[in-house]
Amino acid sequence: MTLDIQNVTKNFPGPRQGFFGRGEGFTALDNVSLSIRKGASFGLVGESGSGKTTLTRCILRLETLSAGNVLFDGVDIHKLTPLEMRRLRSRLQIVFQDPYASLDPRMTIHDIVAEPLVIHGDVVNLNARQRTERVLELLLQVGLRPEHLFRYPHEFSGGQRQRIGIARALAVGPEFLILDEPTSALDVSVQADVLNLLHRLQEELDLTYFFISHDLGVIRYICDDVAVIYRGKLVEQGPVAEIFDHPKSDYTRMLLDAMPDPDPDRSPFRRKAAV
Ligand SMILES: Nc1ncnc2c1ncn2[C@@H]1O[C@H](COP(=O)(O)OP(=O)(O)OP(=O)(O)O)[C@@H](O)[C@H]1O
Repeated sequence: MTLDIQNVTKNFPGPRQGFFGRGEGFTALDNVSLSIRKGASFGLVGESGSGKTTLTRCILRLETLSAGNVLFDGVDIHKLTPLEMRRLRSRLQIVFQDPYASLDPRMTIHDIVAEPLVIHGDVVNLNARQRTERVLELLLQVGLRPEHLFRYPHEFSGGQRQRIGIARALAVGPEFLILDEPTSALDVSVQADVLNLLHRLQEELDLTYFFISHDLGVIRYICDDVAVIYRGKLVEQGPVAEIFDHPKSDYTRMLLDAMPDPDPDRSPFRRKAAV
């Protein structure tokens, strides 16, 4: 599944000002274009408020566009009928940032992971027993165990909850995953485990990733290509190695300078200690 975002602009109207209409609006996305090829892992990086969530919402058709097009396999999603959109949504799933907020605390893990199979019942068409088998298969795939099946989210750690969120996103066999800061809410020690899992799943299941993060280290680890967004505009995009080694924009350079260096020999603390 390929995704082409073509010249997408999103304006939000300003607050209503008195009798005569609205105040100045706000451009959250300004002429954004990018292409994600099948099987790629494409990163979108930018600071808070740069427009990352708005772009995701435009891709999922949760926002109307002020201008531009969003094409999946060449088909403009904003022109699909509601039924066609629902069918497309089974091929396109999202993993959210906060595994604490995104799982219903009153539902068992079985019901949480099985829910998309019920919602997309016309596409997957499994009976109750087959659904449970599928949920078990998914739990094992993301590194959880059969005995977790009838437990509740509060019984799991942050990393395990994110694995549940990933199992849920994979339930209907999507081709394309939007990963919206999937490791930002996790302890550093479990971030790497979840990233390794995502990497393995991508290879095993031939998935395409749109990976949103403010963390350049995470993008460098998992993505092939990256686009940098600043105040609603893409300031540059290209292969990760090229952008990291030869950034063209001052903004990207600034993000890279602010990135902690994982090499302990180059750590400023180490250098200070050596003096
Ligand atoms: N419904 C809305 N009405 C008005 N302005 C909005 C609306 N939604 C978003 N914005 C504005 O658009 C800009 C981009 O917001 P967005 O949430 O897309 O940023 P973000 O990069 O996802 O930030 P974060 O990393 O904090 O989630 C922000 O200035 C935000 O205030």
